[in-house]
Amino acid sequence: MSNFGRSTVLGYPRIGPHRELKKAVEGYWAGRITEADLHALAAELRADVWRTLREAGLEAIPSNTFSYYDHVLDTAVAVGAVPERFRRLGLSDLDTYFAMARGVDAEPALELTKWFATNYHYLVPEIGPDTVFAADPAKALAELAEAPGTRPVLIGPATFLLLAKAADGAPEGFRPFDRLDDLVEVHAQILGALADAGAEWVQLDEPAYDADRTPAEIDALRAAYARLVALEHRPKIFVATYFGALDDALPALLETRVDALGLDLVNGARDLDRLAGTGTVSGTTIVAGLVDGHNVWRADLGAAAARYATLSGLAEDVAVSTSCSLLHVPVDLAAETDLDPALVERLAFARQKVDEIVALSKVLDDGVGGLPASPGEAPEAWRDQTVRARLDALRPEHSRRGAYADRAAAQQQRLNLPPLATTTIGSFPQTDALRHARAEVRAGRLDAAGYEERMRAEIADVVARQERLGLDVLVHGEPERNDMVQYFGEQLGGFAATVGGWVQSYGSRCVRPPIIHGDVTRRAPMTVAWSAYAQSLTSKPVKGMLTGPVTILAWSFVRIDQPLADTANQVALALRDECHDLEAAGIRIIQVDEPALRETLPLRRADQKAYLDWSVGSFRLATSGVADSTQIHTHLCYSEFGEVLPAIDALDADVTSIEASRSKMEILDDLAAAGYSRGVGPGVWDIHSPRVPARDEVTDALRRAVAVVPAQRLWVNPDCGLKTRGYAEVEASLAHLVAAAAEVRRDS
Ligand SMILES: Nc1nc2c(c(=O)[nH]1)N[C@@H](CNc1ccc(C(=O)N[C@@H](CCC(=O)N[C@@H](CCC(=O)N[C@@H](CCC(=O)O)C(=O)O)C(=O)O)C(=O)O)cc1)CN2
Ligand code: MET
Ligand SMILES: [Zn+2]
Repeated sequence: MSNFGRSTVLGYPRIGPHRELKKAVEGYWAGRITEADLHALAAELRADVWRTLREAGLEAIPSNTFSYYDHVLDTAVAVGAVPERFRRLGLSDLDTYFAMARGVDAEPALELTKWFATNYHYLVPEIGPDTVFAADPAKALAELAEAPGTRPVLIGPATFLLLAKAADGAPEGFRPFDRLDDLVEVHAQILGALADAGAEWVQLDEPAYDADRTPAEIDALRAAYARLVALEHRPKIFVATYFGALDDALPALLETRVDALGLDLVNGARDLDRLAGTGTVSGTTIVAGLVDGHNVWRADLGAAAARYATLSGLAEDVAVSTSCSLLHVPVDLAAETDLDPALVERLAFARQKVDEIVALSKVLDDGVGGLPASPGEAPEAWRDQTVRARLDALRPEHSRRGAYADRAAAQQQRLNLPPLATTTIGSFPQTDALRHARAEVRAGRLDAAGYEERMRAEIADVVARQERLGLDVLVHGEPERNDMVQYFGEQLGGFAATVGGWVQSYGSRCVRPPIIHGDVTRRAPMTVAWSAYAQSLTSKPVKGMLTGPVTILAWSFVRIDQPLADTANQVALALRDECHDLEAAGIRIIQVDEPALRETLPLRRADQKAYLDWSVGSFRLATSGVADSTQIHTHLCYSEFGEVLPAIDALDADVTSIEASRSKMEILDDLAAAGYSRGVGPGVWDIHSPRVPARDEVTDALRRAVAVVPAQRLWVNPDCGLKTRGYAEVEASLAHLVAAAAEVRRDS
């Protein structure tokens, strides 16, 4: 028997029960608190997590899962992968760290990107042939000293490099992964330092192997761990994998005889069949990820126990864990005092999932007798026969619009827009005053009428600014939205909103994903009054603004008692009705945002077609009920779209606005190659940075764009919404954008 312990979690939320970390970190950035204050608060939050896990009875407890910003960045620091451009700023360690995360005037931040198919974002390490790796395990050692007996967690060398990008100036064809042998030596040194400090175990995360990998990448993984296992002076090594099945990487990792191997048996249960074919595993503890770390539903402990029993017949030594870090779920259900008790009964947040793990870990000894029964199907009260009947009655024509040429003609006649029409993506700055107004409503100090008046004043101001700037297609600015998904979740039937269910999205930014527990219904129009009011103030077209079904699902916790496709289509029907009402209220253009279309693309190619079929289908169902003369826009951002270009075309939107400024308009060639030949608005202003683009920069970008897309189909817009920007930047940047469009329009 190994001494791994029978129960563990791969990680735990670090933001604190009331987002204490967000407030402290933002306070430090604003100069309101000192570095010492920040460290003290962080130490308290960590101590609280370790105490919670210990008192819950968890036998193996991780450390170094805390982070001031991002755990991938923490591993980058631990292996010395701090790019020279940040070192030479000469800042303190903490400020160098935050400079990499957020950028400083002189130096843009590391790139932020999606953490696998989740709504968490990590900072992309920049690795070149000359990157000097050097062990810097101070953070892991400090946490180990605070919590002796815990298991420090780092990103493993192979996944770290697969997540990295080639540093600027690296030779053509260089891949960070080429540096694996060098990085493994640094991980070896870190392991040595942890062993010196008394660590018995270390956890190295290799989730990249739950996605498609080449045989060469699998061979390299095998060699890397064979090398680490062969070290004389090291803690025991636990390789954690998550978000799917290991498939061919499973036997490779077992061959290395790592001391423990974590499998995601929620999303990758087929690895059990693989194991069955390899003969009884001995010498490696199999850590079974049996409790889903990426949703909020109570586990079916009976089914999990059965799987655990199967596993115990295949391996000599087993333990129970979460399928992935609990980073992706809210902290504690106990904080939710307003939820329907019938729903609460079916939920488990991070704290509750720890109890599930502990209970499961005992079934091999004690049997399943004491386990609570499975939550079962959603109760009758959460079903809606009307929406079910509508779904059953769907026909292909519900997801098909008229021919694009006819639509384009009808829209041009009605809208009479110039070539290179200018617009924005929807949100205008989400100011403290707006958020404060919502907090006042929650506190009962502002009534609904007062709030509405406040939002209308904001809309009027936003419309007036756009008129002054000379934009062609206006927006209402989305002042009333706390978040583009939560806002809809709060209004739709079948959704529940939490009061404290915050989850880290990146750095100090958090989201409160709604919970879709029942059939989805639209109780009343959701956006029509705001859009109609904005349209009443101007003769220019105002875009209606909706979040699409795929993104609503991606950024919610979704019921698991029916196929995702059915839930997506229920959301789509609600949005279809909203489109209808917007049209009836005189809205001529409706934008349906799908920034998460690429995010939830399955990691394995074999699973992607089914996903794209239902996701594209739900978007089309939402948007196909309108007249030919109503123009449908969609908006995509936050991703590399290479793998989903045919799906973007299949959305059949009249106009697609897409993040492009950082990739220098290359997306236009890619879209054209995929057959896309409708309207397109490549972003010409990177709104992720406070930098105001010069007018000439925008002109250059537009000239590149008109070389690929005819002016009549080309739109001029920023990369994304402006909610995180300030008004000074917004006014200046939009003025440049409008002037640049006018200039290129004159010459083309
Ligand atoms: N769901 C979602 N996922 C997404 C994105 C997104 O926009 N939404 N964008 C991408 C990047 N991710 C992001 C995630 C969060 C934020 C963000 O800004 N979050 C805000 C919270 C937004 C929010 O819910 N705001 C609420 C209230 C928030 C709040 O903290 N209120 C204060 C009170 C404020 C006051 O009294 O003045 C409090 O409760 O303490 C509102 O506007 O009403 C934050 O962390 O600060 C941005 C981008 C990808 N994933
Ligand atoms: C993350 S995509 C955002 C789209 C939304 N309409 C906005 O402008 O904020
Ligand atoms: Zn966007």
